[in-house]
Amino acid sequence: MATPEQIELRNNTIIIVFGASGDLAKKKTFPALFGLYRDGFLPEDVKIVGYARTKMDEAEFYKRATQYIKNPDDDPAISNKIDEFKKISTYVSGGYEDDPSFEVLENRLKGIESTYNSNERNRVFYLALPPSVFIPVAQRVKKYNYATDGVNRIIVEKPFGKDLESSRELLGALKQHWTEDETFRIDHYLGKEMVKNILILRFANIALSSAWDKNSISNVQITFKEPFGTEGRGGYFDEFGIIRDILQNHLLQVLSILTMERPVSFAAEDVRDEKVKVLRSIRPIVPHDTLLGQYVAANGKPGYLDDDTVPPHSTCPTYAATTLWIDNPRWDGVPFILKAGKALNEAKVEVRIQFRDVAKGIFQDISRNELVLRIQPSEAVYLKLNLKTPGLYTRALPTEMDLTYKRRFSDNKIPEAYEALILDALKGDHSNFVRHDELDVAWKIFTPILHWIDGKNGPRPKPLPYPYGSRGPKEIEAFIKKCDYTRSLEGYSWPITNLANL
Ligand SMILES: NC(=O)C1=CN([C@@H]2O[C@H](COP(=O)(O)OP(=O)(O)OC[C@H]3O[C@@H](n4cnc5c(N)ncnc54)[C@H](OP(=O)(O)O)[C@@H]3O)[C@@H](O)[C@H]2O)C=CC1
Ligand SMILES: O=C1O[C@H](COP(=O)(O)O)[C@@H](O)[C@H](O)[C@H]1O
Repeated sequence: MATPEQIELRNNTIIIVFGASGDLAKKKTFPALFGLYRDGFLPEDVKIVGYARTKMDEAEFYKRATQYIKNPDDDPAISNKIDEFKKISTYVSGGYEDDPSFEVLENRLKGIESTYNSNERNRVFYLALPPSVFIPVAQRVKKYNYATDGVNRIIVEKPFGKDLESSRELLGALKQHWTEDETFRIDHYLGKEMVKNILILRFANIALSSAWDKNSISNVQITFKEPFGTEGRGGYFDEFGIIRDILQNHLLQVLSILTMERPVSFAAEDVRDEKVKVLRSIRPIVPHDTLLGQYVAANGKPGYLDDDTVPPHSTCPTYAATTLWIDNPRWDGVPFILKAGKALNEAKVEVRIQFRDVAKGIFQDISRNELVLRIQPSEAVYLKLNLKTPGLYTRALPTEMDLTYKRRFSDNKIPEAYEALILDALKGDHSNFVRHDELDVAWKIFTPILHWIDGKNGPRPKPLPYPYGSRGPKEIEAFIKKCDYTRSLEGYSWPITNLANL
């Protein structure tokens, strides 16, 4: 028999979005809810209630909530669906720390539920809010808005804390009101198609799984690049920095799936048990294995410190590279480089697994094999291989087997990460959410380096400058070389190599 947490919510459900006026809500949460609604994945007769402090009428709320929904060709069918979506949505304005506002919300929820044909009431509370108000909201929702005859779920966003201690405090405070089964900690990278693909790619392909260890793999890079700066989010960002924003959560999650042992099943606890196990084998990061950067004005674009919302002289890193070491028999000695930066030359997130050299002898100057998982944009898996150069002589040429999703699966829509995760939460499936012990061990790995950056044990380290729109600090080349990364033969270019250049 299904336990309450495994129940799929099919009807009598309200989704309440706190922080409905914010950046995340308008860019990701509402478009994802719309995508699920349009495709018939939300519970029957679902209702959506936006909640935030901002006073606005429903017209303004609808404008904000639907402004990022894509309808490039003005398709009337989608326009009609957007109109229907507005009809199932409503807005309540109220504070996050004042009790009467939650009573007002409760009356609105009861009003909606009074039309139900049964006593069942399911409520999903989505906290698209800054962490400073997670607890006051979680506590008041439990007190005033918890449905007694149905299922309650709470979805919380990252960052969950600023270090090990604050994360434990937050976890403890939330646990007083919400059980682990009711809690869904989102890391939206776990909802991305290519991240979900890693389990299949690794464990359903014997050719790959047998080469998946220190004997075959030299080094691994997990890279996040964004072509824009903190524009408008400088205040938030400066408090957290790139490590808390991207590495400690998104990239570490990818790393854990990439390196864990095979789980007994795809069940949430089996997968998360294995992730925790490998995370526990990772050494805390040290300054020697870390490179920090901060973007400066270039190409007509402002530097980080030119942002009015950033404190003058801030040393907050907008770029970071760190090498992680896993102390277990599979990965002993293999460097895992996590790199992330804002205001770089392109938008790209990828995993690059570089294999070891083949024995020399018949080969002198030969490129290494690389398996690349391009998480975004344009999802792809490609394997860099050496082939014989076409022609009348024998020479190895670097090339690749390329599985670009757009070409391979032309009729298959790849869901947005938030669509996949909200649907999982409605189904009660925790597999792609972060468990409390996963979070704890993730903070253990990163807390020492974060305290060093925050100047807790001495002067704050000064980040290396890099121009807006560049590839990051120039020192990164030497940093990855130190980890045994070697570039492909000069002259190789993707997708077409001109043999005359080799
Ligand atoms: N934006 C993004 O792309 C992503 C964001 N996240 C996470 O989602 C959460 C929300 O992010 P985002 O929407 O960008 O944040 P916002 O700064 O836009 O905050 C969301 C809403 O919360 C309210 N708010 C803002 N600051 C405060 C404050 N100091 N005290 C109380 N309420 C406040 C505001 O609503 P009002 O004043 O109307 O009440 C605001 O509209 C964060 O935890 C963030 O880390 C995660 C992934 C991506
Ligand atoms: O969590 C965050 O992620 C976004 C990047 O998300 P993506 O899905 O577009 O890759 C990042 O811009 C933001 O700073 C961070 O908080």
